[in-house]
Amino acid sequence: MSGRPARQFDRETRLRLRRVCLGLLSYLMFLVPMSIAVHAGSSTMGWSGVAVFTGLAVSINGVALAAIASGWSKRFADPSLLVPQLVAAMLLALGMIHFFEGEARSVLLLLFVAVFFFGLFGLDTRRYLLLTIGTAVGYAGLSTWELASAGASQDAWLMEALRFSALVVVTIWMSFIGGYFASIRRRVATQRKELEAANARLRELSIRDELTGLYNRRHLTERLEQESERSRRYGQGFSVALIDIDHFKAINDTHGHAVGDEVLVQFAAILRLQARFVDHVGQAPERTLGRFGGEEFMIILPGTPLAGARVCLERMRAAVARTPFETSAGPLVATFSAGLAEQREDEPSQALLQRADEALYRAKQAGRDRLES
Ligand SMILES: Nc1nc2c(ncn2[C@@H]2O[C@H](COP(=O)(O)OP(=O)(O)OP(=O)(O)O)[C@@H](O)[C@H]2O)c(=O)[nH]1
Repeated sequence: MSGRPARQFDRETRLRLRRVCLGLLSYLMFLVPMSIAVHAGSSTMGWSGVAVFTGLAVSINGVALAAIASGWSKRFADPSLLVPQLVAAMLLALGMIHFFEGEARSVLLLLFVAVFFFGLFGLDTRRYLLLTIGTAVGYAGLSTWELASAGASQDAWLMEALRFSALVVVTIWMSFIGGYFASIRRRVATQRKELEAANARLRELSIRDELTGLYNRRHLTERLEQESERSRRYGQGFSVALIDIDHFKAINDTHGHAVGDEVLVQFAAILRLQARFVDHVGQAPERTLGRFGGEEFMIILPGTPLAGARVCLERMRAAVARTPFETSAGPLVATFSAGLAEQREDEPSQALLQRADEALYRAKQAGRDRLES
């Protein structure tokens, strides 16, 4: 099949479009009582008036649909265009009411109630009350003009006053109830956002090492597994290195555990800084650095062969060796040894890790402060 792919709308836009369609449906439903009234002779609008009403309703909704679907409405504070749609509906209802008399007019006041119900999608109490004032002023103005120009009887004025007061009472009540719903909806939305933020924070905490802020062992193991899978699937190799501070026990024993912690934190900061360094031109896949446990760290270098990993680790080794750790016991110098391994085709991650560990052991045996692979 050819042709352009169907346009994908985001969740919010789909919701807004659905609401406009609902609005159009409610306009069209009003065609039923209107047509009955016209048929019964209770309206002066005639069938041409019904056609004009239908045309206007379809046009209002068509414009709203186009503005929302094209994304144009997103430039406004109210991208659902709820207020303009309600104002248009209110004006249309006022225009309609003008053509109805007597009992039919009373019944068609329900048009306004329907418009107010539509406001439940997003109006707060203040906007609802403004809509109430607009409706009341509009209706009072229209009726006064009609009655005065027809030289109506006192009874007719009283009947209109009855309709007007009922309309105002109902719309004021709807304003408060609608506003209440709006506040509940806002609260739920805020709570959902807070919950999402808390969840994101928990997720982040669950993959971090508390002391150094680097990734923890669980995340490293997961990432190693993912990298293995990716390498199997796309044939893109990667390397891994285990990094272990030399004679760390001596630092602890001589200066205390707290000073050992200070060294671990600063050691992690140096590794983090060096891990970000880009060794070659082009976008290197992001490296994953973490604390594997105790004074042992791990770095996963995606898309990096052994030679590239060596360059990175050598830069780290030199940086650690030349940077004294500023601790509460004074400046301390430390070195590290590292074992490197490049993933072999179809090699399970555990076997790769085992080879890196053996290389680390050899580095320690060979005198420390060195890399082995
Ligand atoms: N301060 C501190 N020490 C830790 C922490 N985790 C592990 N250690 C210490 O790290 C030391 C590791 O000692 P060893 O495994 O003997 O290794 P090493 O002294 O570094 O010697 P080599 O690795 O052979 O060079 C132990 O003293 C542990 O108590 C920690 O979170 N904080």
